[in-house]
Amino acid sequence: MRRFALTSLRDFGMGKQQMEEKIIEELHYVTDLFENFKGKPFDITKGLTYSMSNIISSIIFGSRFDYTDPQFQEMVKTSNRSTLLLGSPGVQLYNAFPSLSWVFKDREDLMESFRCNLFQIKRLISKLQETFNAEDRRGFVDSFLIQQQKIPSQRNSAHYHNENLLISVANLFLAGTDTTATTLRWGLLLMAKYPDIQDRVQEELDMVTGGRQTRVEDRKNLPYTDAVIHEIQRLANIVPLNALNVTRSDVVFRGYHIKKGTTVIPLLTSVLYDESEWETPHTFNPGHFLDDQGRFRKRDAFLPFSAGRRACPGESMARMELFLFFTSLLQKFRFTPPPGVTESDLDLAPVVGLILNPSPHKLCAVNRA
Ligand code: HEM
Repeated sequence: MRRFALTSLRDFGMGKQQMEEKIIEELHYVTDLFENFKGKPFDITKGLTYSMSNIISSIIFGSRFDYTDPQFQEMVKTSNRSTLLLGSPGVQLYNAFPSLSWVFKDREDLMESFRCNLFQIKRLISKLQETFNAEDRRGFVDSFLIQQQKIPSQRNSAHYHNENLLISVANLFLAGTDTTATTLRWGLLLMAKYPDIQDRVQEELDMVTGGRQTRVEDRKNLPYTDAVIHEIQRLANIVPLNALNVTRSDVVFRGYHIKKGTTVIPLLTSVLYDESEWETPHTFNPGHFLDDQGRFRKRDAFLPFSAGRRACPGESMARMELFLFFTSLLQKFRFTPPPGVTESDLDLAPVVGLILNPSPHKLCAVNRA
């Protein structure tokens, strides 16, 4: 899928506070969903994926979907499928040997899945175009249409043409769903595996917030929780291969001459697990992000969102989602392995793909009230 040029939250046409409200609104739905399992074991994937899809949907389209809406379920399913196929061996091999495209069925399936994604999204954009009112901006799509309307020639410009609208929405939906949902799955799995760490997070949360809804501004008063969230992202390393980038000019890097047009794969694993940067690179250790006074400390090698001009444009939104979801879910629930499964039975081996997922598992979300 083609890439496009978004650079910050502002490009989504939404302020930080508005975004925080959207995230908190969605939290209530997922909390109810978890509550319905009444502490019995269940797979948390669907709830987290639907909620993350809904946050990005309400930012793009201006409204959320009901979790039982078949059109929404289909869209999330197709988007998951595209992500899976993007990491499949066939597609990886195709990227290396494009002339052999006919050999790799995964690539054909991926193209079909993209077509399906684009069809579903085109239908939603058309509906928004029919009811478009420049005075009442509902989301990213409307912001884009307003730009097109302001300067009609923009419709054919490098950025504001209809195809870019379609591809941008598809990219945002794809990139904004599985990434955060998978990170949260890792986070809750790690909390169930390391109950002592979960205890410390819950103690800090109870002490600082007294059980009220957490807000982004609480982060500075929750250094241990903040360190745990960073360590979850570091160890989960969900995008190990990063995205492919291409040099736009000849580059000399550490004595190597890289020609213009060379495909570069800046492996994020190489920094997130760098033995010269991290005290225990392969172990879950929130201490990586704490100084000896227990204060949060930034680390230069923490680059799960990549770096440079093409770094993830959703970073600040993703960080907000992770913080608000992780803290709110841990305020409300204690996450444990299912009865009969011990903490050490919980497997941290990832399922290999473009995004590294935890192996299928179930957890119990026991209400702490
Ligand atoms: C934990 C969550 C996330 C992680 C770890 C993550 C990580 C990344 C990485 C590593 C890249 C490639 C950067 C590069 O090429 O150097 C990327 C690209 C991208 N991300 Fe994220 N991301 C996350 C969440 C999000 C969210 C929530 C959104 C949407 C709001 C988003 C939108 C995008 C887009 C659109 C791109 C492609 C940018 C381009 O074409 O240059 N991401 N992300």
